[in-house]
Amino acid sequence: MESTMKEIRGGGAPCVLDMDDAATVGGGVEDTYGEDRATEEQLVTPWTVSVASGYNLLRDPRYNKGLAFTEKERETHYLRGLLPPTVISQELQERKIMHNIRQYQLPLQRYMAMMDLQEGNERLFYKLLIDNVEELLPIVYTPTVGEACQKYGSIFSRPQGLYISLKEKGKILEVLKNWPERSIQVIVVTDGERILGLGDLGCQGMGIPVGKLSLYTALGGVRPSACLPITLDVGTNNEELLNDEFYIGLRQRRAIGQEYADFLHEFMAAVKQNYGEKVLIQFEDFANHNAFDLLARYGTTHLVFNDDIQGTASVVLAGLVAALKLVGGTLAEHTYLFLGAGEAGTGIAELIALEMSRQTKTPIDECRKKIWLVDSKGLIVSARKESLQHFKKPWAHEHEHVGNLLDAVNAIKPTVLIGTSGKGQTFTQEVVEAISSFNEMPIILALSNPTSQAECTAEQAYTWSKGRAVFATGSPFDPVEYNGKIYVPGQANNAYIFPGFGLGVVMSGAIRVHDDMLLAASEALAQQVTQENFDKGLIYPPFSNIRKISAHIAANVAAKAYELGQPPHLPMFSSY
Ligand SMILES: O=C([O-])CC(=O)C(=O)O
Ligand SMILES: [Mg+2]
Repeated sequence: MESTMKEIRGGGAPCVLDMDDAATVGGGVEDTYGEDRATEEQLVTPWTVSVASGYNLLRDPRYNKGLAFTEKERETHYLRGLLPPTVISQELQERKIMHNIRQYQLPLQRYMAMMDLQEGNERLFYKLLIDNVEELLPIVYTPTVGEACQKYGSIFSRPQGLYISLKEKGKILEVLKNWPERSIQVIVVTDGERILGLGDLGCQGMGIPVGKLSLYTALGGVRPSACLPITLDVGTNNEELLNDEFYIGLRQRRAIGQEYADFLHEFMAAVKQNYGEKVLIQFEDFANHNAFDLLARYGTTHLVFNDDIQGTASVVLAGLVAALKLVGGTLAEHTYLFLGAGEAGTGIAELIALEMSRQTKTPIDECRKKIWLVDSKGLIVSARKESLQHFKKPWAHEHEHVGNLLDAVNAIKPTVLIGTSGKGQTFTQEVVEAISSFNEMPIILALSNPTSQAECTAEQAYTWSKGRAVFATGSPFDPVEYNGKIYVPGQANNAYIFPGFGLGVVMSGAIRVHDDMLLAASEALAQQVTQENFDKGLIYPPFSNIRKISAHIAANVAAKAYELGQPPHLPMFSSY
């Protein structure tokens, strides 16, 4: 059967390109991505005949290969004369682009060059990103993507992703149908209200879904055509943007309350109607006051995943489990103090408590008591319970009032200190010295993004702890030399988790995300930390290995999904 399909594709669909590796549709009848809809009755996928050729082909980022089009392809696809005569390999193209990118001094210029490439030659963009992941991740992703969002209006040239604004209310399904791809597997959606630790960037938050989905492909192997970045523009309360002549979004204050809920509801219903229930919807960078409610409301009806709550939790739990190999003790034997009680803080705290509860067979309420959170009003204690937002209430333990982080560190004596407040420079010298005074090896995680919002720098953490901290950050930091020794901080970023997690979810056909799947992802990541990594003080494996790591995570997540009886069907292995 497969050979028949190949012959038909080769002979009957004149404009399907002769791409190397697995670029052409490879699945045969009803392939995984649904792009090849040929059936045994109708042997040719109806729309393959409309793939561009000639001039339009060069302007189609999905199929354009630039100077790498072979002589044969130039002949077949009416490209003669449209390209200079030289034919170069993709390897040479890669070397040239990397050379050019390295000439740029500013990270934002590098970001713009990468976005141009993505919009001009998608295959080359991903090849470059895969082959140079450690160098390019900080460009297309955190931290540079944060600056790009702040300046999105000024640097905007070609639109990426789908913008759905309040103007489209009542017509969201029609807007989804304007997107050229039909077989979507993963949507990353933001409303731009809490972009990294940078706050409300309104419609300019689009950089985040675009960046996250680039990683779904480069790190996780989900094909680009199956990824859909979406920004919901419900207005912005950012005065600077509202007055910025280059701002690209609606010039009105944010919709709230029922208007917001109705708009989100229409969006969620339209997604399910258009793409079915196996499309993964990843919520990204929503404000706390909406993020928890959206996850609770749609967690039972849709395949939803909040990266800031659940992805961050999974990556941090993996880092902690790995850190225990360096520091000793079990999860339950440690005491945790968080600065920041929002999505990341409470999400991580809850997953640690869940894992602790599984390990010790103790009720989760008991396990929560090992975990303390500080917010802008001080330590979260039971006397504050009435006035707390609902997601903070489980963390209100018996304790007298403590007004600030330093006092909380001295009162609680944590072994693990985790920063998730989105505010930079809050792990002061006094704080780091205090936790280092009663721990031989304090675990310190400065998770807020981007770099400017990190609770402390790597250099500060190692210097103030006299080289004793087991340290990781959300944004990348260079290795630090302290007292003649090199310390390499790990990057506790959800990029380790979501591409593999999402891949596992969609390939298993799961229709709901379950906490056990997050634990499975976390466990798979922790297993990937090698002795060599530990010897360098690292609690995460290097990103250079990320595709293998993501595949491992995906397999563990899919296995868990099957174990939970989640996917409606077990995988089918076709006989051809
Ligand atoms: O995007 C990142 O680097 C991590 C993340 O989700 C956030 O900080 O909101
Ligand atoms: Mg995020």
